[in-house]
Amino acid sequence: MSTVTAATAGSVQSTNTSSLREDTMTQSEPRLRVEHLAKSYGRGEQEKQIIGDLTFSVDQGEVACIVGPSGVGKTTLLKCLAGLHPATGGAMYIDGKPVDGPPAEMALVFQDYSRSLMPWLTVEKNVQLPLRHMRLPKAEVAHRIEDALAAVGLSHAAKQYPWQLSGGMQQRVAIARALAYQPEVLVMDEPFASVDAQTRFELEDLCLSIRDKLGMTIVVVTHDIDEAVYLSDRIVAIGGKPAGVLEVIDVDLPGQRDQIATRSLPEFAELRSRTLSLIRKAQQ
Ligand SMILES: Nc1ncnc2c1ncn2[C@@H]1O[C@H](COP(=O)(O)OP(=O)(O)OP(=O)(O)O)[C@@H](O)[C@H]1O
Repeated sequence: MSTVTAATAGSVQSTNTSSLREDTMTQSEPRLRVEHLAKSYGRGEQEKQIIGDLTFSVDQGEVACIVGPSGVGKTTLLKCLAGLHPATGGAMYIDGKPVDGPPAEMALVFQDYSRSLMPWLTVEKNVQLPLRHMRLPKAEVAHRIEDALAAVGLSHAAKQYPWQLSGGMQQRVAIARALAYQPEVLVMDEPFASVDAQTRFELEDLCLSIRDKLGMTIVVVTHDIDEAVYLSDRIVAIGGKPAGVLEVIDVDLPGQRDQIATRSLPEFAELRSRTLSLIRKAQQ
């Protein structure tokens, strides 16, 4: 059983083997549990409490979207989850284990792929970056890179440089780099905000297919309510100053998600209205 932790340029963390997953998971324990999380910035008179009390959980293989008004603390929440900022209260657990630093089981993808990819490295070398500290056999590294690029449909671009690719392709590289780590939990902050609408749909479907194929648990912060409904098994709507959970909405849409059919469902419209009114109310 190998367990590896590595922080890399591009802020990707993680991984371990599937046997570890089976060993440590109990059936009733959610993959990710957040309990009474609180976060303040600054000290003394300068202290500003951003997150007051957040409690929610995400099961293995679920996609959960975090939504809420601008500035409410969504990115702050992700940074706490990823161990990049220490929480000032409460606790987080992955498979029941308390998180007290960057979790080895987690990989991160940020919105700004142009800053997270190394322009002087080829696509395959960028994907390899987070594996550097893992002391994996060469063949395993090659295998992981190949699999990750195949998963995002970029096998043909392995030898190209990021600047030779479109924005959507670059974000696929960032996702491939996270996948090469084989994380249990993939956390993404506004991952599709910088691409055009059509590419955004493609990347949303990529996200769902990764979950279906790899059984990964995925947490996404998004401003786009339609995207949240389309992607989610549950939506965690947060609001208030300091922020708390407004509601956790179970998204039980029928059938396989499809960009046209799913978005045309009356249930989709209902979920969108419900989520939007929660956020509107929180903004008032
Ligand atoms: N490192 C920091 N130090 C002090 N304050 C911070 C820090 N990071 C964020 N904040 C403040 O915390 C609040 C929440 O910011 P955060 O980026 O988490 O919100 P958000 O919901 O992700 O916003 P948006 O939707 O606009 O991206 C803001 O008032 C911000 O100014």
